[in-house]
Amino acid sequence: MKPKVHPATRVAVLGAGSWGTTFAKILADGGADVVLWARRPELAKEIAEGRRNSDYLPGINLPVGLRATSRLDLALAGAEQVFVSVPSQSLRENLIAAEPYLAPGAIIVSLMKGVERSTGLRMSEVIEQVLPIDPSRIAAISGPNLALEIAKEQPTAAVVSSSSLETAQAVAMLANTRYFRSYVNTDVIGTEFGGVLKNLIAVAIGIVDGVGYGENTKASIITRGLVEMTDFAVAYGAHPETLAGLAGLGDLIATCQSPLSRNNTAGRLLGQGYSITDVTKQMQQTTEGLASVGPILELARAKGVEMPIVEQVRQVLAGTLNPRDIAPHLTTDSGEPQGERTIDDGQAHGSAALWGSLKRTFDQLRHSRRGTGGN
Ligand SMILES: NC(=O)C1=CN([C@@H]2O[C@H](COP(=O)(O)OP(=O)(O)OC[C@H]3O[C@@H](n4cnc5c(N)ncnc54)[C@H](O)[C@@H]3O)[C@@H](O)[C@H]2O)C=CC1
Ligand SMILES: O=C(CO)COP(=O)(O)O
Repeated sequence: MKPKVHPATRVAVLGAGSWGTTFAKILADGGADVVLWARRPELAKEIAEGRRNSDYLPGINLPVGLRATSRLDLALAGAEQVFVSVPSQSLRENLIAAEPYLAPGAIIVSLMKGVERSTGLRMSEVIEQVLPIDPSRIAAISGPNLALEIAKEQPTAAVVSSSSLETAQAVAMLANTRYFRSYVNTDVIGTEFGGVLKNLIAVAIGIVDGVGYGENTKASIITRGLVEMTDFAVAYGAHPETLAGLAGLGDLIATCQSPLSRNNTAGRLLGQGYSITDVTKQMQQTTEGLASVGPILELARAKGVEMPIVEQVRQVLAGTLNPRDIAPHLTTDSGEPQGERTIDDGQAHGSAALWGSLKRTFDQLRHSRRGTGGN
C-alpha cells in the first residue's frame, strides 16, 4: 500500500521585499505551498521565472516550488495562512485591498516591526481593526532575523505569538525548516513591541558608531536600552520574559551589531553628520525605526515611561542634538543628569523586571525538555 501523502498547506506571503521573500523561502523549504505577492509585476516575473529577487536578495537562488504573482486574488485564493510583510505604514491600505480575497478562516500573520504612525497601533491591532476576523486567528512573528543571513540559510530562531496558543502552534509548524526554528508564546504585546523598540535602540547604536565612539558606549546603551524596552512594554501589558527572549534581547543584539540592519545603517549616517532628509534619500529599503520614534514617545508619555535613549534619537533626527553629544544612558528623559536612577541595582522598574525575567528564562531553559515553548 502506498504511504499516505498529505497535501502541502497553501499559504500566501504579501510583500516581496527582503523579508517577505526570505520568509516565503523559509515556508517553501519547510514544505508549504507558497504564493508570494509582489506589488510590481516585473518583480513577480523575476521571482517566478528567474527564481531571483536581485534587488533585495542579491545572489540568492529561490526554491523551485515558490510561486509569485502581482495579483492579490491569485495569491490569496485558498490560502490557509497569510503572512504579511509590507512597510508598516502601508499595512492598512494593503489589508483593505486583500480583504475580498481572503479565504474564510484564514490565519493572518504579521512579519512587520513597526507601529502605525497615525494611530500608534501595533500591526496585529491594525489587522484586528481592519479585518472581520477573530483575534485568535491573528499572529505575529519576531526575533533576530536579518533577512539576508537567513536567505543564505544561516540558522536562527524566532517567536510566533498569538493570543491563541493553537494558532501560534499551527503557524510555527509551517515556519520551521532546517535553518529556521519557531518557538511559540501568547504574549503578542511583548513580541511586537520587542521588534519595534529594538529598531530604535539600533538607530542610537548606529549614531554612536557613526560618531566613532567605541564598545563601552555601545554596551551601556544596549544594556540601558533593554531596560527602556522592558519598562515600556511592561507598562503596556507585556510579560518581561518576552523582552529577555528572542523577540527582545535576541533581536536587540542582532540588530545593534549588524551592518545589514537598515536601522543601524540609518543611525550611522546620522552620526556621520547626514541630515534626516539625506538619510531617507539614501535608504533604499524600509527603515521602520524612523517612523516609530514619534508614536513610541507619545505612547511612553501616556504611561509615564521614561525613554531617554529614544528621546535623544528623536532629537538627533530633528537636528536639535549634535550626534556627538548623544549620551542617553547618562541622562533622564528631560535631559537632566540622573539622580537615584543612576543606581544600577534594580531600583528602576525595568531593571527589576528584567532581572526577574532573565532568571525565569534561564530556569525555563534548564527545565525545558524539547524547547518548543517559551520565548
Ligand atoms: N529585512 C529584514 O531583515 C527584516 C524585516 N522585517 C520587517 O519586515 C517588514 C518589511 O520589511 P522589508 O521586507 O525588510 O522591507 P523592504 O524594503 O526590503 O521591502 C518592502 C517591500 O514592500 C514593497 N512596498 C513598498 N510600499 C508598499 C506599499 N504601499 N504596498 C505594498 N508594498 C509596498 C516594496 O516594493 C518592497 O517589495 C518591516 O516591517 C520590517 O521591519 C522583519 C524582520 C527582518
Ligand atoms: O528586524 C530585523 C532583524 O531582526 C531587521 O532589522 P532592520 O529593519 O534594521 O534591517
